[in-house]
Amino acid sequence: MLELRHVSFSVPDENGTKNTKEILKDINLVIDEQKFVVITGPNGGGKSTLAKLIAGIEKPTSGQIFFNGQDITDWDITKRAQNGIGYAFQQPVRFKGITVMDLLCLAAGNKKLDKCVVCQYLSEVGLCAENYINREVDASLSGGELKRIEIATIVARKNTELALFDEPEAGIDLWSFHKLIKVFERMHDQKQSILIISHQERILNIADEIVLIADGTVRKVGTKEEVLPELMDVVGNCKFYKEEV
Ligand SMILES: Nc1ncnc2c1ncn2[C@@H]1O[C@H](COP(=O)(O)OP(=O)(O)OP(=O)(O)O)[C@@H](O)[C@H]1O
Repeated sequence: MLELRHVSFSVPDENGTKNTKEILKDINLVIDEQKFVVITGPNGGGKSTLAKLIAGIEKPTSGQIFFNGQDITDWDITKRAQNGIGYAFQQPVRFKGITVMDLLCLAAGNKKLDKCVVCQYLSEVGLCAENYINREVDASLSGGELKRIEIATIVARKNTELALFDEPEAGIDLWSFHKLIKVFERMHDQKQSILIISHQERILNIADEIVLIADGTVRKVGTKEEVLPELMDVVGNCKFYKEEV
């Protein structure tokens, strides 16, 4: 189980003053074991920042994060990954000189994986293994290809108890998106907790629980039926959206 207690996150103000900008404000959230939770909300509301705090990329300015009862607030991303928290970036990182095969072997705990196992991981995310297995994870890959390879690394990581995905649908074609939904459903069936940041209705449809984040706060936690009207309200009242209409 993951628990955030009074978590806030601020950054120095861009204007070079001594003021700070509060991005997340007093977040209290519990993600139960084996739950499929989707975080949604308007752009700039703080979703990715929250995912980075959970993954250990950023550290809260105040508050605590607990995972299976242990205070992990001071753990870095590596220690959290070793202890079962897997994270897929909104914009995945490229690794020049490392092939897709190498990356999946690393993800599986630096084990030598059988070629057909790697092929299976790749086909699960909609990639033809033959074309990708020996490719370098470098700038020659498109954004969507890279995203799918990164999701395959989470599938390959066998000790993942909580898998975090930041907008997995971004840049992915419809057919691959359909496959991705299947990957998430299978992970859920295998009793992993899944936390996905998404705006996609098909992902919202399969969530056990939806968390609405807006303006750095948790606005609502509940089922799709409970949360969607509130989301429409938040978006409708957002001055940026209004200006565009
Ligand atoms: N390091 C930082 N320095 C300054 N501002 C930041 C920093 N990180 C995030 N922000 C700001 O905090 C707010 C929340 O950003 P975040 O990326 O968490 O939003 P989001 O809900 O994931 O948005 P989107 O749906 O567009 O991906 C934004 O206004 C962003 O510009």
